[in-house]
Amino acid sequence: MELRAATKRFRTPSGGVYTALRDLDLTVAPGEFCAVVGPTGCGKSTTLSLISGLERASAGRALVHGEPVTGIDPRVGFMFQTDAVFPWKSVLDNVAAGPQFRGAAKKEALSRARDWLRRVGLSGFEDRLPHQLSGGMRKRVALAQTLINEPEILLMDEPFSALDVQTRQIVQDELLALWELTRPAVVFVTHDLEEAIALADKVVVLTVGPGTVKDTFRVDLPRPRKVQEIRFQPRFVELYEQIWSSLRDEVRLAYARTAGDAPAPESAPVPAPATASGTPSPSTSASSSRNSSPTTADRAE
Ligand SMILES: Nc1ncnc2c1ncn2[C@@H]1O[C@H](COP(=O)(O)OP(=O)(O)OP(=O)(O)O)[C@@H](O)[C@H]1O
Repeated sequence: MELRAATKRFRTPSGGVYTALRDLDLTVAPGEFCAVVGPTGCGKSTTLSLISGLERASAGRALVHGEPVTGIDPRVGFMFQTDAVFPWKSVLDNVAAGPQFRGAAKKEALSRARDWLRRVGLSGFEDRLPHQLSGGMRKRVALAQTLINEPEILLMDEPFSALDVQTRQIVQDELLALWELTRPAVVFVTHDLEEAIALADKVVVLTVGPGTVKDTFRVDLPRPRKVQEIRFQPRFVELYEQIWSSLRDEVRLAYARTAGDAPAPESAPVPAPATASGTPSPSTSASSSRNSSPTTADRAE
């Protein structure tokens, strides 16, 4: 998939125009796992919307296999921060829904759904309703629900941010194991730099809005990976320091804007990097709040 000089402008409620993305170039090869990080409000979700066809670029192009994206493509799968489940349907019916909507017979869809529930470790929970599962189990349902459609392209928007740290690491490992089975191209948006490095083949840093690519870092850590272990490797720490030094200025700028256009204080939150000494660092969270500063939101470009 490719974004070529993609620009996205939105109309604001006050009638102005807000440029969320400007001249953004991004290429993700078949089977490549790409993580996108950037400060809050820089346009990460908008980037996914352009690739998915949910939004059209105001200028520039979005391409899949060299063809322009003109609408929602059945080869693309999504996973969001919030669960996209039918709350009244059983886990089995939720996972079978995708193939059924795509024309599979009910019997076949149910059989494939049982198979995927086994792969994500949920055999025995087929008859539960989504609210009867833990957060981690619901994420596994979401993985099964998405991967059963065998997407060539998987777009993930902070899919694990609502999970506690331990559960998140387990589900991240499960994602990597499942991704190895079908190897879709992935674009994974996250605020968590450790998560980005642990999962991805490359990490793309976006600038503060209007978002564009600031830097791209290749993650040359070996696979298969165990996310709980890999962050203690010296190379992981080295990558973390390099990427954070690129991201840091953007985070500070975004922080200053949301604080009312004040210059970024030196005390802007700076997460501790992972250490090779065995002390896990807290997750790097640029910020998860929406950029709601009127000075930024209404800025006409
Ligand atoms: N439909 C819309 N109309 C107007 N502005 C929008 C719209 N969607 C997004 N924006 C603005 O575009 C900018 C980028 O939004 P986007 O959600 O892509 O950022 P993000 O990097 O994903 O943010 P976060 O990290 O906080 O999730 C924000 O300033 C947002 O307010």
